[in-house]
Amino acid sequence: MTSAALLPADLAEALPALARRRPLLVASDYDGVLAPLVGDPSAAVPHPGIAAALARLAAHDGVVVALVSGRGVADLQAVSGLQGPYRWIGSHGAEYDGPLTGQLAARRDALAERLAPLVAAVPGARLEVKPASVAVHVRQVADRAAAAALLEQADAAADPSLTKKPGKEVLELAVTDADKGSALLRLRADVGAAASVYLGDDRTDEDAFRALPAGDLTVKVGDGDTAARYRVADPAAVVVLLDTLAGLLA
Ligand SMILES: O=P(O)(O)OC[C@H]1O[C@H](O[C@H]2O[C@H](CO)[C@@H](O)[C@H](O)[C@H]2O)[C@H](O)[C@@H](O)[C@@H]1O
Repeated sequence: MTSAALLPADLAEALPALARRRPLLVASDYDGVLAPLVGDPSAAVPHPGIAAALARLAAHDGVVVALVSGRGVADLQAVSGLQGPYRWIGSHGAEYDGPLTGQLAARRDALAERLAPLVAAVPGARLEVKPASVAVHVRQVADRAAAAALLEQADAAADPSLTKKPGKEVLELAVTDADKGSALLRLRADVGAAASVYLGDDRTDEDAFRALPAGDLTVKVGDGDTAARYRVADPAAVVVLLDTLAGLLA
């Protein structure tokens, strides 16, 4: 069986035409797509084969590889260990041209101070302070009712100036209104892409799926409602997809 045969038939059929387009933008979310979801956000490493597949893609003329994450760029680079000639877009698009200026930090820190006692009261909950947001994680909260209640409390603590970004076992409150849809459109224009691919697994990725033009290849990883055109099961299938595309570029 060829690796392409491991992909859903509709997706395998769409790849050859996409592979002929240049410039081609290949963009992906990180957690849940390139790396399996795990309890500790600092332990989310790429699935085997991801680093090599991204490097293969980026080695082709006219192909731009981008990592588009809710994480801050520095965190994404450190946790993933990925290295290459990639575009790095972090904080759901707020970090586009480099690190954010310090002016957002005061609002973010005040928010973190408000949320800290709520999180500390729930065993297993985690507060993640990021460049443009604060995330309340409940993946490791054993008491599921307490997890749901904490997310509701965090939601209620958000004033209207904050942007709520619910995700998998997490609620983020952001001090910017950046979203992955706007970031992908900006990136697509910067690259002058004739076509693009975007892979994502979570609610914040739906902004990108909805924003990209119909001819682009949008791929939801995992279960759940989606605006993406195609679907694969998990990060292992993402390796097959990226490798298949790299093979078609050659
Ligand atoms: O946009 P992404 O690259 O998918 O980042 C989204 C969030 O990912 C991280 O949280 C998620 O992954 C963790 C590690 O697997 C998991 O423990 C957590 O439950 C998930 O929500 C990261 O910690 C967040 O900062 C990102 O926004």
